[in-house]
Amino acid sequence: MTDSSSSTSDSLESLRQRIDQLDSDILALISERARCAQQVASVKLTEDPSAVFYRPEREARVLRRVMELNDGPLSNEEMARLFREIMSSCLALEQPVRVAYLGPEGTFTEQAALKHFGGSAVPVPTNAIDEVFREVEAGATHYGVVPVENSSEGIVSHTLDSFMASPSLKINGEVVLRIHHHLLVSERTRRDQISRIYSHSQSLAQCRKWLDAHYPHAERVAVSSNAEAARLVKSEWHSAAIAGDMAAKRYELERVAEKIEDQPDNSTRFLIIGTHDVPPSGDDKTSIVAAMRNQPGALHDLLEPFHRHGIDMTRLESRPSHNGAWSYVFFIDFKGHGDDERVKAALAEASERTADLKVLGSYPVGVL
Ligand SMILES: O=C(O)C(=O)C[C@]1(C(=O)O)C=C[C@@H](O)C=C1
Repeated sequence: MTDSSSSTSDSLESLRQRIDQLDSDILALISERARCAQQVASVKLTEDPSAVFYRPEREARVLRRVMELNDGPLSNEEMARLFREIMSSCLALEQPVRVAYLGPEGTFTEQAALKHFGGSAVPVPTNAIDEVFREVEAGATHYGVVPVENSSEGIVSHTLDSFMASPSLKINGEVVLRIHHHLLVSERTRRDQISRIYSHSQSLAQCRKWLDAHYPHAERVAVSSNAEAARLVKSEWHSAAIAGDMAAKRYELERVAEKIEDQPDNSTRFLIIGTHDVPPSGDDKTSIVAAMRNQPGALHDLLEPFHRHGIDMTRLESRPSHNGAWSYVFFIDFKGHGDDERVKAALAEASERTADLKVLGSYPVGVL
């Protein structure tokens, strides 16, 4: 052994000892933090026997603070992801949180639920968006996660319609997921004879150009979810599926082509729904739904107070109202919390100008 290799291995050994020591310190600190969270739980219960354990505004503040304090070398996102998991474990000690999502297992919605709540939450798959709403309303799960808009395909109308049918539910948060689609096959698939491609209709639309270029003659079959598409491919030798990483892993499929979405920055926004209001976190959004009579200038009248109070609108969607022809409901998102004076004033004025105005919730702007 030469001198240089012996000094390299010595320093590797000593660096590993240092890592062992640091791991012991981190372990002790995480345990101390977890005991602190247990004490938080007893304080919450003393104050209110039906206390809410999950506090989205506090979690957003913790993650934003970690990102502000971080000096690297790990990126802010990486550091926040680690703390996301620590908090998820701490919350599970207080109460294991059950989260309904648009299933089956392996959907992007499951990925969004895990991104938002961390790996210690208990995900509960459902068959449809309105079932997510029903599970939360019935108290079968604490929270729910539903897709609301995609950057290339627009709104998910089922979600907006479900809000109108579930007046007691509140938006508690949002999470944005970068969506990468892959063309997936099973070990039985004859790759040169793919004649059918399954996916959710939105995913087929998001990969339209790629499909036109690479599989112009394959039949495109829309199914209820990407995960369902992945499941079907397992038993057919001439089919492929378009789905994401979770589905590929869940159904042990191979990627024939990766990241085939037409828009490279393709992302989907999901909403967290719950039964409580969320206090301000310092950087919040509010979503409202307003029912309008179909008369000239009605939309202008509704929006004018927001403009006058300097409120920054981030989204406006209209849907036909289900009660009465020629009436519309508008879904509006804006920056700010319902407790802010400016927001209160704008909402009071706007509600005088509409047939009905409901605040769907104020919640922290997505951190991760
Ligand atoms: O601060 C609280 O209320 C806690 O319960 C602690 C804690 C955390 O681990 O930091 C855990 C869960 C909550 O959702 C928010 C934060």
